[in-house]
Amino acid sequence: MDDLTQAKAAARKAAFARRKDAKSSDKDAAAVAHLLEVVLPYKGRALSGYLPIRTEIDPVPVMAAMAAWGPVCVPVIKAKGQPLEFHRWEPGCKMVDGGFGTFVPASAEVIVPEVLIVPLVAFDRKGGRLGYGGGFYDRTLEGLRAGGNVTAIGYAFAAQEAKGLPLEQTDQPLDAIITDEGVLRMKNIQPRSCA
Ligand SMILES: Nc1nc2c(c(=O)[nH]1)N(C=O)[C@@H](CNc1ccc(C(=O)N[C@@H](CCC(=O)O)C(=O)O)cc1)CN2
Ligand SMILES: Nc1ncnc2c1ncn2[C@@H]1O[C@H](COP(=O)(O)OP(=O)(O)OP(=O)(O)O)[C@@H](O)[C@H]1O
Repeated sequence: MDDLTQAKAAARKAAFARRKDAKSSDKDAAAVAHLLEVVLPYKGRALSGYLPIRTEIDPVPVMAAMAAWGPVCVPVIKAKGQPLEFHRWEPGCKMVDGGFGTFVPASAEVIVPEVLIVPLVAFDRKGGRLGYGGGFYDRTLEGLRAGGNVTAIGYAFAAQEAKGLPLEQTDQPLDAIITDEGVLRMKNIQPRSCA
């Protein structure tokens, strides 16, 4: 293992432990209010969320609210080393095993998200992000960004912040990070239009 990979593994392990300690319904609820405030201006746009696994912070209440206005989707793993695909999700829709401990919608309607609520293990104040180490979101954001304007919103407990993450060329930065403590904006992510 090279030094960077080793440093990433150590940062991931430490943040995992902090995330586990932070996980609580009070913090989930506090963060939902901040997340809703940031995504509401994008109502009607294609939005991706995720169904929480392990001790991830839960964005489902926000996804359910946004589904009243526009398409909401969740990530689906196609294969190792490939970008994620996103399939339409609706509150209460039938889910099936998607591998890697995930559940995915039984009906596979592909959506290309413009705004993404991105799960993570660790973040830093500059928008750096570490996930589970598959490079899935990195490849996905790279592809989506090459195709146009997308907004990537990291969602995490404040305790998942790291002082400065070991990052590499392929790591895609976040445009904002929402936590139970508030909103960190890396760029102006106001909508082009709300019409
Ligand atoms: N809620 C949620 N859904 C998601 C993601 C996510 O981060 N959160 N993903 C974001 O990409 C994808 C799932 N990615 C995952 C990648 C690795 C592992 C995982 O458990 N890895 C093992 C090693 C597995 C192996 O290599 O065989 C591990 O970390 O111990 C889980 C999910 C799609 N859906
Ligand atoms: N766009 C890309 N093209 C090729 N390789 C990539 C790309 N993005 C990431 N990788 C590779 O994938 C591997 C895992 O990346 P990394 O450790 O950054 O994952 P992660 O950000 O923690 O995971 P994820 O994005 O799935 O949440 C690394 O070896 C990285 O170099």
